[in-house]
Amino acid sequence: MRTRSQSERAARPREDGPGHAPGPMHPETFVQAFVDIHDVTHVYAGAEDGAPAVEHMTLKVREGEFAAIVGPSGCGKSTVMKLATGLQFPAKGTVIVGGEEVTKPVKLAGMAFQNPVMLPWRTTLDNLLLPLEIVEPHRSRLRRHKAEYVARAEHLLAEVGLAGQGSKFPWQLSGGMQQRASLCRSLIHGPKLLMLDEPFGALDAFTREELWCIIRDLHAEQGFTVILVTHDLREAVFLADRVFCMSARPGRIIAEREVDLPRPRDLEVMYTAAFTDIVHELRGHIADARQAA
Ligand SMILES: Nc1ncnc2c1ncn2[C@@H]1O[C@H](COP(=O)(O)OP(=O)(O)OP(=O)(O)O)[C@@H](O)[C@H]1O
Repeated sequence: MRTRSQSERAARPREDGPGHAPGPMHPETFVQAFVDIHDVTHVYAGAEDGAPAVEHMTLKVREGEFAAIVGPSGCGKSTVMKLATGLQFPAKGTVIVGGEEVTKPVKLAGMAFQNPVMLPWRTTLDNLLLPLEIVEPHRSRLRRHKAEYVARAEHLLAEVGLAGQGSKFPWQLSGGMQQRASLCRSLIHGPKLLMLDEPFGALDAFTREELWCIIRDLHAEQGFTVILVTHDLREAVFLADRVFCMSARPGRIIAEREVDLPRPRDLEVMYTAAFTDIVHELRGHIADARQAA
């Protein structure tokens, strides 16, 4: 069961204020954004041509929402992730997460990437505990409350189908298992925001679908906000409440699509006309963006 239904969210009072302008497509239902990227332009210090990676980028994601970002290659999708987690800061515009302007790495976020990057000399369980050695207040509590954290790690491993695998080293796990473990690691500190940058991209089709169901269930159960960057339109439509399409570089949002397919969604939904219609519509936006480049 979802912790907060869409209707409950829509019923919450609007809190429009500076940095909380209503979304462009659904102003009548938009409530306070949890991730609020407002008119952002970002230029990488190392950019040879000095051109921005994103320009006039505005993106608002509600608390508890599952948002997906799609767009042509190099349009700035990963840059949006870096801006929302405080790994990069905009030249212009504002980034607000959980009501606070982002001026340093965002502690309430967890991240998972295409490459799980597990430390080979640590067991899977010790890889899961790694963020706790860095992020306060866990860092100070870890030594005295280790058993509590280990129990949480083992619970997460069981939830993704890796019960009893914590003592194995990452190189003893398959790619799909490593990606499951990486998901657990991104959730170990109980983040309110989960940022997923193509985490399923390197997996075979069946393993990818298994992972979709795992993240679907974790989101439904724990109610965190998700931003997923993906090239896979079916993945975006299967998982997301809303899909945002970006233009070619410099990236900005050119379209957003509410995915009004009922939840919980079964993999079978991908064979329905309603699902295909949405994928088709999004494909049109990406094709237009590529042509305009
Ligand atoms: N550290 C950096 N220094 C300079 N330019 C960068 C840096 N990181 C990214 N860029 C450039 O910024 C633009 C956007 O990159 P970004 O990785 O955000 O795009 P993306 O949409 O995630 O790409 P892809 O779909 O290929 O993964 C690209 O043109 C890229 O070359």
